[in-house]
Formats: sequence, structure tokens, C-alpha cells
Amino acid sequence: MPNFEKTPGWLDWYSGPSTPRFKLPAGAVDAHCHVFGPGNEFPFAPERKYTPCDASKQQLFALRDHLGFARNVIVQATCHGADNSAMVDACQTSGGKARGVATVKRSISDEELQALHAAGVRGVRFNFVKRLVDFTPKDELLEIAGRIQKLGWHVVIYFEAVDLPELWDFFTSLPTTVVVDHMGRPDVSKPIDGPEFQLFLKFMREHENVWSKVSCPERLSVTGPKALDGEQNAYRDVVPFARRVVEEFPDRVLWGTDWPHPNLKDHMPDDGLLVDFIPHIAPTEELQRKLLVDNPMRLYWPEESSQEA
Ligand SMILES: O=C(O)c1cc(C(=O)O)oc(=O)c1
Repeated sequence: MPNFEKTPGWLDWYSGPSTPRFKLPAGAVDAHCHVFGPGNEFPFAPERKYTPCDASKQQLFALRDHLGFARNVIVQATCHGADNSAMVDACQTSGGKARGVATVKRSISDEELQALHAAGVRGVRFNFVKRLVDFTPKDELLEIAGRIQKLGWHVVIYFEAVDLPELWDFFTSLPTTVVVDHMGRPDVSKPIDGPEFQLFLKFMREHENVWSKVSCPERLSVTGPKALDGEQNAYRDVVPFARRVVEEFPDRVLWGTDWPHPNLKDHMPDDGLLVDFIPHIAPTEELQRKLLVDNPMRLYWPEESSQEA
């Protein structure tokens, strides 16, 4: 049995989260969360850049029920590399309440892709954050994108705002729906109308296949306040950025907890208070329903969705 030692300074997920004051709409989807191991059952990948604490499917499902979500989209965490077994196991044992986003290599066979589909996988993740992964050649990624397009899947991309100009041509050549993790990680200490965030808005405006997760204020915030100790107005500096995206692109946004919050250095948020962040960025019931129910259902459970994907 492998015995993994956590990366020094690792912050474990918050236990005993508060009950959100914001009541999630019926059928709400936590569209970005992860499982970590448990390491002795699903070992972390040798090429990983961090070693987390365990965060099991049972713990994820308990959080889902506590917060009031109906479903999860479990995104392959980089600490598991391209071994999707922990995520797949979570999807398969969720009773249809979880779908997944995988990491795959060019060497994956069509049969393996079909097996992932049967398990509930509906997308692949391409990661460009250098502290998390080694570089994968673009031709390999394009080849994968072409293959998963045939399954009706989409591509999830994770990158930092400063890298968008250099990645623009590649991103805009992707043939599928493209979902950006955490709004492309804007530097929220820069002006919302400055060139960096405007480029991101232009990316979404000019490409109707591009969606964004308006998640991770706890990662993006510079001035807080933190979602701890009952704080109802957490991460105020992130609100204008996320709200701009929700209001301009209400049909192409998703929200997720990002539990168990890999690699946070400063604090671990109370996930109940993170849910209370949602009405600050999606202030009307209609925006909340689109963000939390209609959009994720259209992308991950199209067969149950009342709208076409
Ligand atoms: O910013 C991060 O460290 C981070 C890492 C991962 C992962 O390791 O998969 O996923 C995320 O959504 C965010």
C-alpha cells in the first residue's frame, strides 16, 4: 500500500462547513470539484507536482448533500495524471449524480474512450498552468480534441490570464465546446476594463463555443475578505469580474465549489460560505437557474435537459 506524504504546507479541506444561507435552486450542479485518492486505493501519479490530502468520493457526496447540490461534475485533478480511475469510480458509484472530465493521452484507444463515456465522462481537460503539469505538444491535444468531438464531448482548458495571447490561436482552433476553468485566472488587482480581462471577454464574445466557470474566488481574491467566520461578503474584489461574465454570457457560465481546493496557500474556505458568494455574482433567480441548473444540465446531462446542447 502506498503511503503518501503531503506536500509541505498543504492545507486540508475545511471540515464541518456551514449550512449556506443562499438556497440553491432545485437540481443545482456543482460543476467543478475533484476527488483525491484516497491514495492507498487510487495512488497519486508519479509525475504529479503536488501530493494532496485524501478527499474521497464519500466525502464529496456528503458535501454535495450538505450544501444542497443535486449533482457533481468531477474534474480530473492533475495529481492523478492521466489515470482517471478515482474520478471514474466516483462517477460510477454516484447513482447517476456525477459526470466527469478526464485527462487522456494520445495513446488512449477508442475502446478506452468508450469506457470513459459509459462511466459518465463528457469532456477532457487540457492544462496550461506550468506549476501543475508538464508541456503537452499542441498537435497531440488537437488530435485528442478531434477524437473526443465525435463522442459529443467538450474540452476544458486551464490557463493563466497572462498566457491567453500566446494560446489564443490554439484555443480558437479547437473544434468542440471549450470550457475555461476559473475565468482564465484574471489578476483581479488589475482594472476590469484593462487589456487583460478585456481580452478574455473578447475571447468569449467572438467565440460562441467558449464557456467559462465563474468559480474559485478564494483562489483569485487578493484582498478578501475570506469565506470564514460567517462572512457574507467574501472575496469582494472578484465579484465585479465574475458578475460581468455571468451578465454578459448567462447561457455559457458554470459554477463549482472547486472542493477540495488543491494548492491553496493562504486559507481554506468554508464551502457553505462559498455558496453564499453565488448571489453576489448572479443576482437574479433567472441568472442563478441558468448558472446552476440549465447550463450544466445542457452540457453534462443533455438527455435530461429541456434545452438543446
Ligand atoms: O490552481 C490549482 O492549483 C488547481 C489545481 C487543479 C488540479 O490539480 O487539477 O485543479 C484546479 O481546478 C485548480
